[in-house]
Amino acid sequence: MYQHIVVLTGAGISAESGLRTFRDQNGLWEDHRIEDVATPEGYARNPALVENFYNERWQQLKNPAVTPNAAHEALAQLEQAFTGKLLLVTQNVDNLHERAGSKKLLHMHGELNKGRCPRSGQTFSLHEPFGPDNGCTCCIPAQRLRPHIVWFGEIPIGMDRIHDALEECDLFIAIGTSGTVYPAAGFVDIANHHGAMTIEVNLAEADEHSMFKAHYQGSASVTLPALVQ
Ligand SMILES: CC(C)NC(=O)[C@H](Cc1c[nH]c2ccccc12)NC(=O)[C@H](CCCC/N=C(/NCCC(=O)O)S[C@H]1O[C@H](COP(=O)(O)OP(=O)(O)OC[C@H]2O[C@@H](n3cnc4c(N)ncnc43)[C@H](O)[C@@H]2O)[C@@H](O)[C@H]1O)NC(=O)OCc1ccccc1
Repeated sequence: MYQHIVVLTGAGISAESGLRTFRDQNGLWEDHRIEDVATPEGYARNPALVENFYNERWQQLKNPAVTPNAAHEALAQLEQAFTGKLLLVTQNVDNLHERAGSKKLLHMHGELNKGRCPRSGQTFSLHEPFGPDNGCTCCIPAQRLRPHIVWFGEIPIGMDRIHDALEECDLFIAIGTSGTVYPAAGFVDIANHHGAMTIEVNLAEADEHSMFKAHYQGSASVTLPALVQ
C-alpha cells in the first residue's frame, strides 16, 4: 500500500471546531481587507489594526469551547498507526492539530500563538496580546513583537521540506482548502507530476477543473475518519 503520505489542511478542517474560514459565508475576508490585515504593507501602515485582527483570533482560540474535532483526531491517529513516512502541512495558524496529537506537523503560514522579533526573527510564545508594550527579550531596546504569520507577499515556512516530501510521496490528501492561494494551491500539481494518488476532501463539490484524481464531498469530521480508518 502507500509508503509516503503528504496531507495538506486548510481552514475548512477547523470550521467544525468553531473557527471561521476565510472565503466561506461569514468568512474572515468578508469583514477584513486582506491588504489591511494580512500584508507587511498593511502592518507598516497600521500595526494596531493588524494586531487587533490577530488578538481577536488568539482570544477565540483560547475559548475552551474551541477544541480539535474528529477530523483533527483522525489525522493524529493516522500518524500513530501509519508505518510509512507522513508529513502534515497546514495552512492554518490555529493549534488544533497539535492539540489533537499530531507531531509530524508543519505550519507553512505561521502560528497564531507566537510572536516574532522583527529584527532577529526569533519567535516567542504569546502570553499577552500584541501591542506597543509587548516586546521581544532578545534586543535592547525591546522590539515590538509582530504576529508569527506568513502574510501575502511573504515566503511560506518550510518550502524545501514540503517540496522534498511532495516529490517523494505516493499519496497526497488535501482537506478543507479552497485552493486559491499559492504556493499551497500548486502542491497537487507537483504530487500528480510525480505519479502520486491525489485526493480532495471538501464540503463543496469538486471543481470541474480539479486536478485531484479523487474527490470526497462532505464535512471533514465525518468524511476523514471513514477515509483513513
Ligand atoms: C490570492 C492569491 C491569488 N494570492 C497568492 O496566492 C499570493 C501571491 C501569489 C504567489 N504565487 C502566485 C501565483 C499565482 C497568483 C498569485 C500568486 N501568495 C502569496 O503571497 C504567498 C503567501 C500566501 C500566504 C498568505 N497567508 C495566509 N494565511 C495566513 C494569514 C492568516 O491566517 O491570517 S493565506 C490563507 O488563505 C488560504 C486559503 O484559505 P483556506 O485555508 O483554503 O480557506 P478558505 O476559506 O479559502 O476555504 C475553506 C475551504 O474549506 C471548505 N470547507 C468549509 N467547511 C468545511 C468542512 N466542515 N469540512 C470540509 N471542508 C470545509 C470550503 O468549501 C472551502 O473550500 C490559506 O492558505 C490560508 O492560510 N507567498 C508567496 O507566494 O511568496 C513567494 C514565494 C512562494 C514560494 C516560494 C518562494 C517565494
